Amino acid sequence: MTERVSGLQNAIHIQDISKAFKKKQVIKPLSLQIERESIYGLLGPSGCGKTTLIKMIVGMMKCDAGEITVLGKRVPDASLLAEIGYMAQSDALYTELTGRQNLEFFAKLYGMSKSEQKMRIEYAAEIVQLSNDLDVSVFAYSGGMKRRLSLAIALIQNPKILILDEPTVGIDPLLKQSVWKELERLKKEEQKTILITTHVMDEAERCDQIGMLREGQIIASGTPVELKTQYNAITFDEVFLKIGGGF
Ligand SMILES: Nc1ncnc2c1ncn2[C@@H]1O[C@H](COP(=O)(O)OP(=O)(O)OP(=O)(O)O)[C@@H](O)[C@H]1O
Repeated sequence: MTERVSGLQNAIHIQDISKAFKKKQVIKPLSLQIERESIYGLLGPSGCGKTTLIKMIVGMMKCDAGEITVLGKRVPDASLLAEIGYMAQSDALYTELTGRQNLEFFAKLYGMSKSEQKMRIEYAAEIVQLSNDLDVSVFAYSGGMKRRLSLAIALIQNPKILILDEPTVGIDPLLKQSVWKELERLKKEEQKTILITTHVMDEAERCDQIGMLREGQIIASGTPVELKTQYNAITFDEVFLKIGGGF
């Protein structure tokens, strides 16, 4: 009963999920709760299972055991597609189309009216500073511009939950700051819940909660301050080193 209630209160509720590829156990039985209106940072070394975990939350991959509830609905649920803005690690873009046409394609998928499309495209392009490049074909975009367009696509339908897999890789420090300001604004003013994976320590410090994943298990979790206190560390880099390095 308690689990069901907390499953409704949390934006994301993960109960004892596991996943293996052939004989390799990539996610060990893992439980995790992500509160509504918070930024949750998932950290861990390459290959520890971050993307696998995210794909199961988004409903793109089935877990072998356990259950995932998003906004009170058990995954997979088609109605969640519009509620989750997902930015994958590798860009899934139509390179022969312009940035604007890519955004229009996704806006149409979500059934937006013409005026709504225009408004959301303007907003999303401005956030990632692509407004002046929207009519250029994506094949002429740099790697960083493609990442920014992918982030704009994740924002396009005004989802309640943003799930962003290393969104700031290849983005310059100034734009990174403004992306983070917008994520914090979205949380505070628009009550969004954000799950983000990162390798960058100053980004980890900006999250409300952190989960450190290693070999498919959460080995430490808490607020950045709690983790620093627990590991008697002054900086977040130190927390990682004390947990055993390798991040
Ligand atoms: N479809 C798949 N088939 C087989 N093995 C897979 C598959 N997807 C992921 N893996 C394996 O599962 C493990 C975890 O991969 P995952 O992509 O989740 O890691 P990650 O933490 O996101 O890594 P990175 O930070 O490098 O992106 C890796 O050993 C990977 O090779």
